[in-house]
Amino acid sequence: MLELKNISKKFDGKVVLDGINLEIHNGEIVSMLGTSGSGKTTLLNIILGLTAMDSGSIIFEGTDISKVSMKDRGFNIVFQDYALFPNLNAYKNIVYGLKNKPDVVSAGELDELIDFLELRLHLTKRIDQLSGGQKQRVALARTLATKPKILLLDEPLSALDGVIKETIKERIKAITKKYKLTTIIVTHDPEEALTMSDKVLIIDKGTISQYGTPKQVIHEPNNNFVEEFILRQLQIKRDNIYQLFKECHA
Ligand SMILES: Nc1ncnc2c1ncn2[C@@H]1O[C@H](COP(=O)(O)OP(=O)(O)OP(=O)(O)O)[C@@H](O)[C@H]1O
Repeated sequence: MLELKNISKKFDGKVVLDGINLEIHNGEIVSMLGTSGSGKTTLLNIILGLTAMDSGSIIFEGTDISKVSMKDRGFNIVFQDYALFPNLNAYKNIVYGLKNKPDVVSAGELDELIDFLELRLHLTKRIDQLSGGQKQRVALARTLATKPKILLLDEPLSALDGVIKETIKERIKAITKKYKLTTIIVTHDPEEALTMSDKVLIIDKGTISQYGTPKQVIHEPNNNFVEEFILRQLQIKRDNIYQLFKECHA
């Protein structure tokens, strides 16, 4: 289990996170959802060990890892822009993180990962020869190959469009469930958060507005913010689609 205890962070004197308390159980997919600037990425980077918190602690499997370096925490992230190396082909990108620890994954496991993400036909391609969805899968394979204890995803679907988005969404869900991998996703899209996750953490101005299952968020919104920001957006989306269908069939 990952426990965040009373985490606070200021940037230039401005409070960005204010006393965050949270428990994430092993194998859960948790989405962090909030408006732009609410502190989602800062919290993700604090968990990763990339950003230092001002106060609070992080406990993983009962051990305080607050002062453990990013490398030794053993978590890993897929960045929003994928951060692939343009001078290496897809395969070399995937195995890049294994340079210093080649024994972490067996050849068989790596093969399975490549097939599961349907990358076999693209392994020798340069990064600029890949589509957005293929780049995303290469980035995911590169991170998963290091067998992270926790998988962190920063806006994993924001650069993808419609159909590809749905495919990648299902793939992420399937792979994290297959490997029973605790996964934390940052997103600003309520639909994405509610359809991908076991639990949704709604952050508003650096504090937790609600933490619950998608069902709880939809049926028992904690406050006006959840109702207005999250549910209203979904309603507008649904109404627009209904309206479009009505017009098409008129
Ligand atoms: N390194 C930094 N130095 C100064 N201020 C920062 C730094 N990183 C983040 N901030 C500020 O902290 C606040 C929260 O930023 P953060 O990136 O965590 O928000 P977010 O919820 O992820 O937003 P978005 O959805 O737009 O990415 C913002 O006001 C941002 O300007």
